[in-house]
Amino acid sequence: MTSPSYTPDRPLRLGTRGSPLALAQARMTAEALCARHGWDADAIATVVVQTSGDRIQDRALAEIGGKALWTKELDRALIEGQIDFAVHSMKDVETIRPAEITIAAMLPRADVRDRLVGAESFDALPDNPVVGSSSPRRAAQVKRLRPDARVVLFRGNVATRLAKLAAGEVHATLLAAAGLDRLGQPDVGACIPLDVMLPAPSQGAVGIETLSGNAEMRALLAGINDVDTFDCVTAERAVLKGLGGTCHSPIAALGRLEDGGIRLAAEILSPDGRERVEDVRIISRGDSAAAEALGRSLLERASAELRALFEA
Ligand SMILES: NCc1[nH]cc(CCC(=O)O)c1CC(=O)O
Repeated sequence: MTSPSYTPDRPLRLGTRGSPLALAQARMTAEALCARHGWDADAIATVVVQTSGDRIQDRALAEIGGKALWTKELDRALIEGQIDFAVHSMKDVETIRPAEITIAAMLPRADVRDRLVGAESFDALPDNPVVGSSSPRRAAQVKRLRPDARVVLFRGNVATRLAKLAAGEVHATLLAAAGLDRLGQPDVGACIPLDVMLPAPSQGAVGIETLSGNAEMRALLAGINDVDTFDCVTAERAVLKGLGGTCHSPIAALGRLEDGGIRLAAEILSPDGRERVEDVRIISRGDSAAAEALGRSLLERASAELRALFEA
């Protein structure tokens, strides 16, 4: 390791939610920064910030204000100078961010797939299965695969959801493989192939934000940025933007590197899963306009009812 270019004279304050998954991702981020810059572990201090999303557990996120509930308290802590950077699951970060805040880096992406927990496959579920999920995307995808399924609201952190499943509240639930892996539970559930279920935009990616005006912090974070993850996730987020930015409707998107560009797949569904509009295109890295256009093209081909969901 060469000598560090910059050694903080006080610990850098890393802001994070307090859930076990958030803390695991915060630890991964701190370790990556210390390894990259040759710092001791005490160069970074973890500041836990409780978010509205953590506090409100009995209602679907879409109903009470969406993804901002995971970020707004951390945004405020950044803007008020209580933390130097914030670590998020990119899946929980809104498409449009305040101008003062920049996504400065992403860690290498984990497994992007969802896992079905409680059954080996959708076919193996009993008749009229009850599936727990509060994600509009997963609910619509489940109903498309199993029109006899009933999807019930299921919130709480990963451990809470697994406990509800074990208690028999539902036949099955869906969880991101990335979250389970990072929590040390790689054997829970069966991975769903990507051609059966396309994941949420940004699934499996950890992002790090700082103030747009903090050039020093941006440079330190750039040192741990995984460019491949950053480009693919940025394309997926641009699809969301093309679909109207802050919507709470069933949307899936996945970008993967292919032939020097990004193979970008996306779909929108009606809540009952009966209608699905999908598209796949190869776009150039960094071509957000092409990714946004893919999102818009889905809407153009959707029925009036489905389009109305996105215009609301
Ligand atoms: N608030 C839900 C959320 N946000 C990020 C993850 C998992 C990690 C990821 O997808 O990156 C989860 C749980 C889940 O979907 O199972």
